[in-house]
Amino acid sequence: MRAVPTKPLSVDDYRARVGALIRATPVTLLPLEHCVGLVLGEDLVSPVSLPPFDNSAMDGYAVRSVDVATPVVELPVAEDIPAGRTDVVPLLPGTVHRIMTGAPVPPGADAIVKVEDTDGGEERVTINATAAPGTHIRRTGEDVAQGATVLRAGTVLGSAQLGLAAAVGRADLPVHRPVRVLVLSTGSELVEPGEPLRHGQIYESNSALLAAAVREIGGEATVLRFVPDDVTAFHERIAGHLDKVDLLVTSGGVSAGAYEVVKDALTGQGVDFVRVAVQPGGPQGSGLFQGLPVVTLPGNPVSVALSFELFLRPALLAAMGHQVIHRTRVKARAAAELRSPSARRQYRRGRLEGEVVTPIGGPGSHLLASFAAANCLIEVPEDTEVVAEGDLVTVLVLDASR
Ligand SMILES: Nc1nc2c(c(=O)[nH]1)N[C@H]1C(S)=C(S)[C@@H](COP(=O)(O)OP(=O)(O)OC[C@H]3O[C@@H](n4cnc5c(N)ncnc54)[C@H](O)[C@@H]3O)O[C@H]1N2
Ligand code: MOO
Repeated sequence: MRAVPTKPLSVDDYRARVGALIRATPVTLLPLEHCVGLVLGEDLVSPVSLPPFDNSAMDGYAVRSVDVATPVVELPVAEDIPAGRTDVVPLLPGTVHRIMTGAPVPPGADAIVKVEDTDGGEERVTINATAAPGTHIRRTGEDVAQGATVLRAGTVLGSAQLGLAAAVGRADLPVHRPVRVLVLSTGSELVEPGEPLRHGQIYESNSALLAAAVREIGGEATVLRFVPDDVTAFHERIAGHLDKVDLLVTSGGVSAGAYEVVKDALTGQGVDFVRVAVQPGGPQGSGLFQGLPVVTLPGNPVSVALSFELFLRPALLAAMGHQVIHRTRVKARAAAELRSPSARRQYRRGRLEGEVVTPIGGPGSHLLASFAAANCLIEVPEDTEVVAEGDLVTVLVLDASR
């Protein structure tokens, strides 16, 4: 057993420390299918116009507007232009071409009459409506002009942005590549989910949580099989992996017990073990082990989740080029009283509905079910020991859709 360091770091100071540890990922060309959620590294300039040519917005007939100025008229159908026809078929006066949506408007035509306004004829067609010049024609470049910047560096790539990149002909994009995180849980009590449990054992859940949290923000996670509280096993497990990742994240083995494997393995090896003035998530460690950034989280599942939220998520997002790295913060009225330890910032799980936040579960860092039911965190400042029902509190929105 060991003494615990006395002077805790503030949440903000520790967040800055972890942020400074994790290096920005390089900008790399990746296929579009691997770019979802990543950040564009350079402006995207369109090599083409969109639409690339004047085309029909309707299935119908390409006409000269003067030929249909007085309905009803019957005209010969000279050509059929399905979408994808690549030759050019000029329209002669007094004739029409049948045309489909997306097909190029022939030279000479200045309007489209939709098929519903005709008898649908294939040799000759009866047209029952007039069409002013330009009707149902989508003009070259009206969406995107050739040479225009369509996406700025720093844009987060979602479905709309990736659709646009493909539309202007890009198969890949320069993006900040995903951060690569190695995840290792420690603890002799741990058992792989799916296997039988004996008294004194628990299922290993921190790796699943951490890997998913990394992937949710666009990172890559490699999960190593957990190790018991054994320093040799710890070093053997990580050997051979350290040069393939940007960061090692461990859970467990960092507090004040007799078997603190992570602390024992990494003390004096470039990793500092500290206390942060936060509940949960107090015992923390971070530093460079053999040149690799390492962040060691306390083992309790909610401490892991909260530590990821507060320290790792902003650092990893920043490393991948994101400008928005913090959760949305709102003010809400507490639906129940809360108590918090003095001189520590407490994060309680809650459900935010409109302007009211209801705390769920207690403050215990083992209460994973209430974390999973929460859609927000309630932040109780260091100098607040009691939040009364109806008080305004700061809330971090985790998932606005729940
Ligand atoms: N004497 C003291 N005891 C403790 C202190 C302290 O200051 N003095 N701090 C407490 C706090 S706060 C925390 S948080 C924990 C952190 O301890 P460790 O990081 O050493 O974590 P463990 O002891 O290994 O585990 C804590 C808890 O979490 C469970 N656990 C661990 N790993 C996993 C996993 N991968 N999946 C699921 N659950 C896991 C473990 O069974 C323990 O119940 O220390 C307190 N004690
Ligand atoms: O810091 Mo521990 O994470 O409160 O439970």
